[in-house]
Amino acid sequence: MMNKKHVFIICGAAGSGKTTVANYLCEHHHMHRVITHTTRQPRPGEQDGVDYHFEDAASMARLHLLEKVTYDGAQYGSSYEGLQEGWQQGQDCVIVLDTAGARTYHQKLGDQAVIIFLTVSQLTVLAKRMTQRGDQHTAIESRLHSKEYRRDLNLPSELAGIAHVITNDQWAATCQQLDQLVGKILAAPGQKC
Ligand SMILES: Nc1ncnc2c1ncn2[C@@H]1O[C@H](COP(=O)(O)OP(=O)(O)OP(=O)(O)O)[C@@H](O)[C@H]1O
Ligand SMILES: Nc1nc2c(ncn2[C@@H]2O[C@H](COP(=O)(O)O)[C@@H](O)[C@H]2O)c(=O)[nH]1
Repeated sequence: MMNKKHVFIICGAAGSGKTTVANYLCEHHHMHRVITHTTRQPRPGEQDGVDYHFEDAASMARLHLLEKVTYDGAQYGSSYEGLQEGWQQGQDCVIVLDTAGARTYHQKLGDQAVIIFLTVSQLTVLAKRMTQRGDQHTAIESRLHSKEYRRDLNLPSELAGIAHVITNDQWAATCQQLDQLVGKILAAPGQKC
């Protein structure tokens, strides 16, 4: 019998550091990054199969997805197979989702889904980080005016008391909190499968 594996779900506001946190968990905690699918255009430097599986509307419609959302006019979705790839190799998984996706994973997977909600103390920092990342001005404006951006500034009430909230202001402090959280979750008496 092996310990039941987890999926760490990173959600929160655009620019709050979700991808950065996911990369940290892969590098420092040997997690498997689940690559999701999207119809949005790649950002400078983003690679197909590494950052996302980039799709068009027709290829997206053919996928068998665990959940699918629309965010700022583009479609995004993730598959159960993505999780299995990691779990079959004995790894915990990490996936970056919006809060609607995080709610769905909580409903479908219960406490196998460990939800981390990222926020920052000063919301003005978010647009600055997107600019520093190299996003185009028009893409940032569209993002900031989307209803999904505004929604994901706050933890959904359904995830209150369930999600682990981390204020990602200082990267060193965030790493410390991540290390503590991962240690606690993975040391807990495992449910057997
Ligand atoms: N604690 C931090 N302090 C300063 N900069 C940070 C911090 N965390 C992340 N960043 C930087 O902020 C930018 C946005 O981070 P990242 O791409 O991880 O955000 P995101 O939440 O995945 O964004 P989006 O939802 O828009 O894709 C990146 O350039 C990243 O290097
Ligand atoms: N519910 C899902 N949300 C997803 C998925 N893949 C990414 N995302 C989230 O979408 C927004 C926008 O992403 P961006 O890369 O364009 O900034 C962000 O909150 C991501 O976390 C998915 O498969 N399902």
